[in-house]
Amino acid sequence: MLEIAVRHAQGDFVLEADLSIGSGLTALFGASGSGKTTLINLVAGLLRPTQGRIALDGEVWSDSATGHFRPPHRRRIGYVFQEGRLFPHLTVRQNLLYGQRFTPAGQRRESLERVVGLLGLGPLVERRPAGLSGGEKQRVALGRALLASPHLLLMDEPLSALDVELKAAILPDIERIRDEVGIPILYVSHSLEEVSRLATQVVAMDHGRAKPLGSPDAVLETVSRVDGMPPGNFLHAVVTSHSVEEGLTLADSPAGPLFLRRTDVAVGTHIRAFVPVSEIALATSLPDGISMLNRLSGTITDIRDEGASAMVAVDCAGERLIAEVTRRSARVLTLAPGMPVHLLFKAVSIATEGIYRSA
Ligand SMILES: Nc1ncnc2c1ncn2[C@@H]1O[C@H](COP(=O)(O)OP(=O)(O)OP(=O)(O)O)[C@@H](O)[C@H]1O
Repeated sequence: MLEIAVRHAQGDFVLEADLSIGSGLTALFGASGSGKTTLINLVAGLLRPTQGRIALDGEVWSDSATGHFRPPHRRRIGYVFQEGRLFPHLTVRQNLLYGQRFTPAGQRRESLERVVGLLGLGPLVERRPAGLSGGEKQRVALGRALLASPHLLLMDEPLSALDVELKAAILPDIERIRDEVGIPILYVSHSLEEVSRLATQVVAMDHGRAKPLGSPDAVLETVSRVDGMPPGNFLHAVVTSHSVEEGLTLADSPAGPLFLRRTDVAVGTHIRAFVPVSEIALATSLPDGISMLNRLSGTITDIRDEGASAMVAVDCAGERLIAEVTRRSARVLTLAPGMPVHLLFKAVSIATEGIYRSA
């Protein structure tokens, strides 16, 4: 368990965190300048907190009250950064083994064979970094970090430099590390897909304050409470078929059938489809002659005014969706809790990059 209870001032910026982070992957989410790197640097020992204490499994790493401070190289942390930062003159095998160098033989939990197997690095071990793809480099960087047998893994936007395909290829490796290595992972990301796929818990950084938000489901299935995320709904669904000639993918959600832009996600895959609140129209009866393919029905549970808009929460067979309408529409339609309504949105309202595979 990583325990962080700090208040750290740098210039005008103040970071405050009171977190307990167990094994699994904790995603650190937040706008630029919100303090993610500062928090990572405090944990890594690259910064000393002006006030407070950081400890891992009861071992104190820094404590402003006693002045105790354990230097970074004695914290047994594995790092993976945006770019692999591999040694260009060493082979993949030598790069991997470098990770082990600073871990005393008796404390090595990982072996080269296990890490090579875990990350599928077998065919690469004799090659040099210059000949590797971005995704392969990141996989080697991950392997090197793991071979240090770290007690904690810090990953700072490790996939943000990769294109969609390379990202998709490496996500399962990170899932395997999360599930099989059993150490806390602190993972900085701006990507909803990564957070939705990988995180066991989410911490939002908001102007220097670390706010634990719980599981990604709790965060993602309601209107976003995280800076930098557009407000929207995540609908669970299973892909049922594709229509190539119509350019559509069909999926079943508990709320009803969904029509999505055509994707290459296989039939049977569990997905979350992101529907922005502003894309949903409400109707008190089903209209004819309208092009919106998605028509879900439910009962209004709650209406909240937000500026000129009304945020209308609707229960659709247990799925909670939020639609943003003008306050004028809410008044004209006499929307009120308990009222049955239809939710309408276009297939094209769900961007292809808004369809996430869920675990
Ligand atoms: N040495 C410093 N002295 C004063 N202020 C600093 C120092 N280092 C960082 N800051 C400020 O602290 C704040 C948090 O920075 P930090 O790099 O932790 O943000 P971040 O969330 O990692 O941002 P990004 O996503 O852009 O990397 C920023 O306002 C930054 O300008």
